[in-house]
Amino acid sequence: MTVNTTVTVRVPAKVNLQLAVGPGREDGFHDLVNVFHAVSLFDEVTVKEASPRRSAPLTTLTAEGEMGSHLARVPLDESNLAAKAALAVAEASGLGAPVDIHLDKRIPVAGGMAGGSADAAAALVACDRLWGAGLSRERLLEAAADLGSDVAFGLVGATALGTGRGEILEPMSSPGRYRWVFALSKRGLSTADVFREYDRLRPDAPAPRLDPELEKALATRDAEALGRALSNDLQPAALSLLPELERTLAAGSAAGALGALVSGSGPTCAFLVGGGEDPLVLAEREAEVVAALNGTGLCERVVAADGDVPGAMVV
Ligand SMILES: C[C@@](CO)(OP(=O)(O)O)[C@H](O)COP(=O)(O)OP(=O)(O)OC[C@H]1O[C@@H](n2ccc(N)nc2=O)[C@H](O)[C@@H]1O
Ligand SMILES: Nc1ncnc2c1ncn2[C@@H]1O[C@H](COP(=O)(O)OP(=O)(O)O)[C@@H](O)[C@H]1O
Repeated sequence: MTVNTTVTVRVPAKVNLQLAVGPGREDGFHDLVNVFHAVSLFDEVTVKEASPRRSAPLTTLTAEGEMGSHLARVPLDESNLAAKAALAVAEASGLGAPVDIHLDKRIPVAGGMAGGSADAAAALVACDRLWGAGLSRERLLEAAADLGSDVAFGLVGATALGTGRGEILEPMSSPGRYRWVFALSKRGLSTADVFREYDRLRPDAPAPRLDPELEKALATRDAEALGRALSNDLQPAALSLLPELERTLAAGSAAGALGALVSGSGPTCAFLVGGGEDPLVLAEREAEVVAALNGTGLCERVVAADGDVPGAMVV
């Protein structure tokens, strides 16, 4: 039998097609109706057996990526979500030996695309495989939910409805394939700060509900209807903390995007370019949106991606 000494897992970013946010709960979280959609912007997490001479700590971390200053915001100690995930697998399985974890990051950090959560999902899968733990899908999903509201989605990918604080998932019918452009901000936003600002702006928030127009647009692969149905209750809070995002959204919309919104708690802005059209029409629209966003001078980077794609996968 071959024993793996290194496992690499590829895991996608997410955009929220609808993010409806209820009032604050006693535990500090908010009930959500969170329509997750996985897109082809990937982090890769490699977990490697440490030298046999090392008996502790359980994890050491390194990170690389194209995002310059963004990488400085990734903690390389036990507070990293990937390190916490490794510990969770060790505790759940009673197995686990020291590992070196390497993060190859393409997902923007603190960008509202669940990069840290994605790394945690990837590390759960990688450590389970490396240590031969054989944890069930249910046990991995449970460990994911303990690590953060968005982590379970990193395991399942595709398009899914998240309720509770976002961790209770059910798949949604979404047979279409969509093209997206993402404007990565030079700044980051803290998820907790954005929820706090939401509470200030919306003290009377109603219970969240799934938008039937969004469900219908997805089920019928109607990209124009999907563009109209995109919505994010956290957007006013993100714009309040970072008003320049308004100009980014306006630039992409004016250039022909079918829909534009802040992704999750932001500050990444997402633009639906289309789906199912003539590839030339799509490419032309994408080029116009990308050029307009680059022209604002507000973006760290502008990237295109497809959705949906599967969740964490061993490569
Ligand atoms: C807003 C969303 C939308 O998908 O994504 P991001 O923008 O962070 O990517 C998520 O709900 C973020 O999930 P995640 O980033 O895992 O957050 P967590 O670690 O669980 O929580 C961080 C903090 O966000 C707030 N929080 C998070 C989730 C939730 N349902 N209600 C909340 O109020 C709480 O203040 C919590 O302390
Ligand atoms: N593996 C990780 N990658 C990125 N950030 C991480 C990671 N682990 C912990 N963090 C912390 O989580 C914060 C939120 O990061 P991230 O998940 O990228 O953003 P968001 O919650 O907006 O989607 C970062 O500022 C960082 O301090």
